[in-house]
Parts: sequence; C-alpha cells; structure tokens
Amino acid sequence: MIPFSAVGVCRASQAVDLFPNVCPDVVVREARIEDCWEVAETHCSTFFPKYSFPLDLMLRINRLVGMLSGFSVPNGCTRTCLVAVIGSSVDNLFFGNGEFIKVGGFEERFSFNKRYVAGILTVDTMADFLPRKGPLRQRRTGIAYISNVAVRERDRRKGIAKRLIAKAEDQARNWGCRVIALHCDVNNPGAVQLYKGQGFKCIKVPERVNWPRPKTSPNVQFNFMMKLITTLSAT
Ligand SMILES: CC(=O)SCCNC(=O)CCNC(=O)[C@H](O)C(C)(C)COP(=O)(O)OP(=O)(O)OC[C@H]1O[C@@H](n2cnc3c(N)ncnc32)[C@H](O)[C@@H]1OP(=O)(O)O
Repeated sequence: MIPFSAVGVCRASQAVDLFPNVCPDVVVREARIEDCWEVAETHCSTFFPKYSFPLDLMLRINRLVGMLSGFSVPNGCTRTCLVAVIGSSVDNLFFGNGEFIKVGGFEERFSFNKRYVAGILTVDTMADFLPRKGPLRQRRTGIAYISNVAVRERDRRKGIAKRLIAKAEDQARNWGCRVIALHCDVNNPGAVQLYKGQGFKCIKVPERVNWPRPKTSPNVQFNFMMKLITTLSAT
C-alpha cells in the first residue's frame, strides 16, 4: 500500500498500444441502445453465473430496464457504459451463424450477425465511494470511478479489459478528471493483477475513516485503487 501522493502517472493506452494485435477485431466504444440486452447479459453471466431460471432472466430484465431508463445520475455528474465489441469489421449477416446466449436455461440464438459484446465497463464522476467534503457534504469532483468490469469467459486473456480501461481513462480525461479510481475484491487476484498492470496503486484508507464501499456482501474485502491520469495537453 502506498499513500495517494505517491501514485504514479502512466497511460494505460500507452501500454495497450504495445499489444495492438492481441485481439485486433475488437472495437471499444460507448454502449448504444441496441447493446443494452448484451450488456445486461454480459453483466449477469459474469457476476451472477450461478443464478438459474427464472432468477437469471429477471436479473437481466432488471438490468435492461435500468439501462433503458438511464439510471439516475446526480446533477453535474456523468456516467457512461463502455462496450468491447468483437467482430465489428464483419458487418455481413450470416444466417445460421448467430451467437448463442443462455437465458432461462435455454441456449438462444439472438442474432444473425457475428458482432457481439464481449466486455463491459462503467465509468462515472459521481464519487459515490469517496467521502463527501465540507459541511454541505458535497461530492468530490475530478475523480472518475470504474465499476462493473466484465469480460465474457470465452474472450478473456485477449487484452479486452485492458482496452476497456484505456478507453475509460480517455473518457475520464475528456471529462477533466485528474484521477481514476475503483474498488477491487482482494480475493480476485486476476483483477488486482489487471489493475496493477495498468498503473493503479492500492491506496491505504485510514482505518477510522468510514469510507463508503460498494454494496456487495459485507464480508467482501476491497482494495481501493487509484491512478493519476495525465491531462490532454500533457500527452
Ligand atoms: C472495478 C471492477 O469492476 S472489479 C471486477 C472485475 N471483474 C471480474 O472479476 C469479473 C470476472 N472476470 C472478468 O471479467 C475478467 O477476468 C477480467 C475483467 C478480470 C479480466 O478481463 P480480460 O479481458 O481477461 O483481461 P486482459 O486480457 O485485458 O488481461 C490483462 C492482464 O490482467 C491480468 N489478468 C487478467 N486475468 C487474469 C487472471 N485470471 N489471472 C491472472 N492475471 C490476470 C494479466 O496480467 C493480464 O495480462 P496478460 O494476459 O498479458 O498476462
């Protein structure tokens, strides 16, 4: 653990640039309305893999409705969902060559297009997981927060998460943020390794300070990780 002041400056996109061919047929962009079902599917199959019908279907619908209604973002804050789409250069329709998803215990063909969402990431400026400041308990500004990073199992270890993080950093930079932060389960060594590799450092949260934490099981222990991001003019 190191203090916040010692967090190093490095661009994830620079690291990603070193490996342009790991998964060349991937486009990382903001999610569009037509991606919503696949985003919900990627989220639920990654974070709730053991749920079975009808709970798995209800979860996906719940996520879908949340996305379509835009969730609620406080005034002055912003949030976006990024997707990594595989096969974006293949725009032709192939009958009989669609992707399969598992919903409600059934494998469903959902598209005749080879394109599909392989990974997702949410980035926002709500600073929900940082202590508020001042007597008015205002939200902190200039700090982007990454959550819900998920890559479909069959597409892992191809550099997709790295590309999502690099894009999130670019987004945060465009929003004028100077820091990007996240929580990561200490018992998720792959994810910890991923973020450390992208220049994030574990920040020691003072014990007596009651920082807000992600709402998961109370037994989960989190690393709070941060990275300074360079401004556009400094790159
Ligand atoms: C802030 C949050 O949202 S934390 C939650 C993170 N999400 C999850 O744990 C959901 C389940 N897991 C996943 O979806 C994926 O395994 C992820 C997101 C952790 C990683 O996605 P991937 O696309 O496979 O990662 P990517 O290929 O970019 O890997 C980059 C580096 O991270 C590290 N890494 C990734 N997965 C692992 C793993 N299972 N074991 C060890 N190191 C790993 C490696 O250093 C890897 O580089 P390398 O392949 O050159 O060795």
